[in-house]
Amino acid sequence: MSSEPMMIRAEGLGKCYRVYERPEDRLKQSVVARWRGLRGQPPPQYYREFWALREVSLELRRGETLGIIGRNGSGKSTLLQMLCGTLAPTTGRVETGGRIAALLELGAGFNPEFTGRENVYLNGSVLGLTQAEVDARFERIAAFADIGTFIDQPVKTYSSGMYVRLAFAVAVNVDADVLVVDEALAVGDMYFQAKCMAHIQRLIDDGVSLLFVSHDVGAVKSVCQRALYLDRGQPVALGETAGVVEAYYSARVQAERAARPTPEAASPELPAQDLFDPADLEAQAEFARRADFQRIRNGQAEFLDVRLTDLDGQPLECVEFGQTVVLRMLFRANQAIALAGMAYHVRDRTGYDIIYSDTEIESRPITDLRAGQVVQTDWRFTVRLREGDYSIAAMLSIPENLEIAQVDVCDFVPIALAFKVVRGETLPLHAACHWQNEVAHRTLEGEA
Ligand SMILES: Nc1ncnc2c1ncn2[C@@H]1O[C@H](COP(=O)(O)OP(=O)(O)OP(=O)(O)O)[C@@H](O)[C@H]1O
Repeated sequence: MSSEPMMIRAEGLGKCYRVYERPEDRLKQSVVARWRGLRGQPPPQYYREFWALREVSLELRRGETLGIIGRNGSGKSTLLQMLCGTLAPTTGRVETGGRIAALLELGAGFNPEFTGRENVYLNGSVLGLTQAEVDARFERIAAFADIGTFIDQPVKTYSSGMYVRLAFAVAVNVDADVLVVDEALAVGDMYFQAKCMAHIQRLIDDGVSLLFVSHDVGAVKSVCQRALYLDRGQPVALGETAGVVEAYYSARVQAERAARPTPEAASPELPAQDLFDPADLEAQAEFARRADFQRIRNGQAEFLDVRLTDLDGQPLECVEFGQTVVLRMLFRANQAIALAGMAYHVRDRTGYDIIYSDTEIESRPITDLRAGQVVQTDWRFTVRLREGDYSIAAMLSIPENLEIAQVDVCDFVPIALAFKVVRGETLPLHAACHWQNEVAHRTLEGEA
């Protein structure tokens, strides 16, 4: 358990809304309830209860980062608002320590009639800064927002992009102990988003705690050590981000599958074909054990083995930076399949996707498979990743609508294998990965 000071502690948080079918029911509820109350009669109920969130408990200590993921309407914003104190919980309680700067959904936090400048001062005072403290920060905030003379216009005249620029500039410049970001960044342009993410990373490095809600699970993975997965208001998983994200993806794939007609059950006795080397059976059993973690199969086709080898076919666990390797995938179609897709993700130790490719991107479709057919697919590539630990997720699917990337997932193995990259004889790498560059210099002035 961390000894860092507690920034936010929530226990048994829940939020119940009263939902009225018709507007007049709301009026009836207040009038009739009061009237009956005066007569000592039990109040009527013209509404139904809807629990937007139930039983959420969590802790956030100094310097910790927690992402909140879940589908639309799962309760993420409701939770953040209760943690920030802008929404009263129905059950449970929240304790906070330190200054919390929140970047909630668009519209929250600013008075639309005030100018940007006035809102900066207003926000600063809400967060406990004195006028002199806001004065000292104002130029930095305006420069970060970069909205020019709009700073002296009422914010109701702002585009959503300008609005979020100013809101973000304030939130990250008020020396907060906790930064709460709810999806707001999705509004800004890509460059501003990148600037914000870099800034958030710097604040985290300086010990600021972060609560982060985003539909971009990749962004959550890259900035958050831990994550909470909410489903229909219930906490499903809370823990280290990579595991929580896998649980979220697994549930989504299962839900999508449940929404479609059940595929015909595969025959488990289908014989392996001649491509299948019987000597590999032991390796395949070992793969099946390794691949078991949160694996999802629908029986239409399945991986028998996934391994990383050198160019001589020798299995590898350690790859040198710059080494060319082969990712070998063996799978069996358990029924006839006209068109199958295969994909792999290379993920770093936090579960963040570094590299992805599939047979569609590479224009190498797998077609006309017979039931029982075993196929070996080799991906050959040169590894130019920073030294560290990586895993490979593998997916087999049947495309349904490629235009909207809709596929029926036959086999999804979140951790098909793990490998290490060690530094070769080349230079150390300063970023996650490297591609080959062609570099040209040309002297434009002062030529000899
Ligand atoms: N004032 C309200 N009255 C009734 N129901 C509400 C109210 N506010 C939110 N809800 C409902 O509570 C549930 C959770 O909403 P919330 O906005 O927290 O979800 P979310 O996970 O943030 O969704 P999204 O990803 O779409 O922003 C939703 O079903 C929403 O319709």
